[in-house]
Amino acid sequence: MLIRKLFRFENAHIVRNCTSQRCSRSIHGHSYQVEIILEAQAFDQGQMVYDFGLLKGHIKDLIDSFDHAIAFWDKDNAEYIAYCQQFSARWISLPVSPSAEQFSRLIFVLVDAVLKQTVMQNGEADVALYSVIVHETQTGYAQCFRADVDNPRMGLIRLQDIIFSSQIQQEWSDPTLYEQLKNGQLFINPVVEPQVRL
Ligand SMILES: Nc1nc2c(c(=O)[nH]1)N=C([C@H](O)[C@H](O)COP(=O)(O)OP(=O)(O)OP(=O)(O)O)CN2
Repeated sequence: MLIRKLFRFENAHIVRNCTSQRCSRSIHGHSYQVEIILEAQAFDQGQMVYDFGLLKGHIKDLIDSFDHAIAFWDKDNAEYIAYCQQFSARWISLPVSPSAEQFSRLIFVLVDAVLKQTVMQNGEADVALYSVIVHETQTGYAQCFRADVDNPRMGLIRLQDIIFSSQIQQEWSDPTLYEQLKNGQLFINPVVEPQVRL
């Protein structure tokens, strides 16, 4: 079974080298919608694939990092990058260009890492990230599957190559979140005391 949780953020970028001139030569923004799709073959004690509420912790924080921020490719013009960092407190440096396609891969990498490092405590089964869909506009979206993340022809995305500005990190519920994620630390979900015993 699949479940889906929707997140939103407003982000600014330039996507270099694309055919659309407005996209590649001018800073512009989008109201992104992100669909996180999880799968499992069985339910937890609450008869859910994974409680939607549990996605509103570290996963929400990481996706919200992109909100009211400027995202740039770390290969972009050095002067442009310096201006982004000087005039926007919230910026994210990316190892790939901020196209909808790459956003879907980046968010897949981030959410997948959190889930893999989460100790689930409510009898969850084989919960796994199935896909990430990033809607850049009302008419265009990109959808990433696991095979796309592992595809070197689409570029390598490593956690250590995604850099969040200090302002973004300070706004997380735990400013050390990304260090913990990169270090492989475990995130422990709350224990649930069942009200109905079978
Ligand atoms: N495959 C992709 N194509 C384009 C991307 C992208 O990320 N992946 N991005 C852009 C631009 O960011 C652009 O702003 C969005 O393009 P477009 O859909 O053409 O935007 P419109 O607002 O003109 O959309 P309409 O709904 O058609 O008015 C370009 N291409």
